Amino acid sequence: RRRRRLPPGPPAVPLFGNLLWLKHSAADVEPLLLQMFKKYGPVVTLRIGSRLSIFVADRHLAHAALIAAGTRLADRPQAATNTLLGVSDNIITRADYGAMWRLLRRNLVSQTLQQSRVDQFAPARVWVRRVLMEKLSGGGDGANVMEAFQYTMFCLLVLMCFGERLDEPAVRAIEEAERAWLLYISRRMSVFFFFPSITKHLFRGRLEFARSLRQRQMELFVPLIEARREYKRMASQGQPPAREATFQHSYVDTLLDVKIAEEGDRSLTDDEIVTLCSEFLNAGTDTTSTGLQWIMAELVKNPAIQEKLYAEISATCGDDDELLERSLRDKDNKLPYLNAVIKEGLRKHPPGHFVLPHKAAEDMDVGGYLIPKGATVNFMVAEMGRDEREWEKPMEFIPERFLDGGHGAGVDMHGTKGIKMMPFGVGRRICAGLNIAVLHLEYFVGSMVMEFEWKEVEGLEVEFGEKREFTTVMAKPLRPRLVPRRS
Ligand code: HEM
Repeated sequence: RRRRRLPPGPPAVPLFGNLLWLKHSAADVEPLLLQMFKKYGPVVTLRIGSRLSIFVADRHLAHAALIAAGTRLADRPQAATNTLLGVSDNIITRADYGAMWRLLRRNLVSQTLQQSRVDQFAPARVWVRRVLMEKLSGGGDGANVMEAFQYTMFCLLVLMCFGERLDEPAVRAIEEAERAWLLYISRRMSVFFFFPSITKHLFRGRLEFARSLRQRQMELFVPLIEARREYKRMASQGQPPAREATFQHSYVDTLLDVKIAEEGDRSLTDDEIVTLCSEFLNAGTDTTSTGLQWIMAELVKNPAIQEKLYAEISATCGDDDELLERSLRDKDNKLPYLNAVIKEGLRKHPPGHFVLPHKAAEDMDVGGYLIPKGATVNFMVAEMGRDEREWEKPMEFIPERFLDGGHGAGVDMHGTKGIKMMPFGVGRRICAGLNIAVLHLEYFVGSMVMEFEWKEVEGLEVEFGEKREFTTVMAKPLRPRLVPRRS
């Protein structure tokens, strides 16, 4: 029998992996990979320390791996840092494909993100819209609008998470704690990928600092979780506190009800709830605000598209922004051009150029190559949406391609029958927030176009260069001039 080969890649040294890491950081990985696909073909292997990372650029192979072979690639690699810090891995993004993942994912999707809950959160969106418009109005010509997008998307998720409309200092405190934690974990903790039993002694200071950041998260989140416990207790006695800032429903409420059957029907600990809240806040903030930034930049650069969009919105909703919110929740697609603008934005500028890493649960075959059990596998999301063999003029912004008769009409972002674009991933681990993310993008893009005409400022022209942060953002942030449309 012929021995199956690993996908090709640059030469590696045992224990250290590819020496290219001496010259490059993991943040530069995308341009390096693009060169390698040209040289080696659509599946390549990189070694980072002793870890084997395989990258797939081809849409058909991605479909075979993520949909056809589904469950074999539905695990996640373990993060050494969580074990070292004693932080639970019981979150949706990290859990392996098994009972715990199913329980937590089902809880999020069917208790917080399903249609009747999305309807209940309508007042939250309307409130956040007002905050966003105030921030944009106060910004002046050439202000960096990304800051307003990030803050307001975070506000919305805090409200959905804790069921409480917090004031700006309180939201900012949570935002800072989350960002500090994420930045530290992603930038300073990768040393622990290499021989953790040794590095945990050598870099003890880093572990201590990370623990202090975690402690800060606990101090901020636990009182909010406690307040929801009390709210639920009073509601069960028929006396929910009638405060305007307190919402009837929150993600935390559902987490307080979770019971883990495999572990004697125990409830989640506060530690686990804090980690799940942190996941909820982070999963939807930078992704959505990055999507908003790219789409608004395209509308600034393409005034004719912006006007066509404005015409559709005003014909359907007049200048009634609550009607806009309701129209988007309507099952009939009442604003097809707005929907096409959002899809085109996600195709050309997916906020994440990769999915989260997947792990092979057993040896498997991708494109005739061996993916060994335990290897990490990732996919080139941006490359797929920009593939010239699939998309005409892929680097142009043409929402019409998604309208009836266009070559992208009826594209299924779930990729079930075939992948044309996958900004949310596809298969078992597809983004759990896909529907609400699209609703948020449509609502806030629609509202911003309804409220202002977005124009370029001389000297601050839109440029489409990219920079990798948690998501792939504009290297030169969008700084437009906003002309109010209403008197
Ligand atoms: C434009 C906005 C968003 C984009 C582009 C996006 C994209 C993604 C991507 C690419 C993945 C990884 C898929 C994979 O590993 O194969 C993912 C996972 C996930 N996303 Fe999103 N996301 C967005 C918004 C949200 C929101 C608003 C939420 C929830 C409030 C959310 C919750 C999640 C969760 C829980 C996962 C993990 C799924 C799992 O491992 O089973 N996302 N998302």
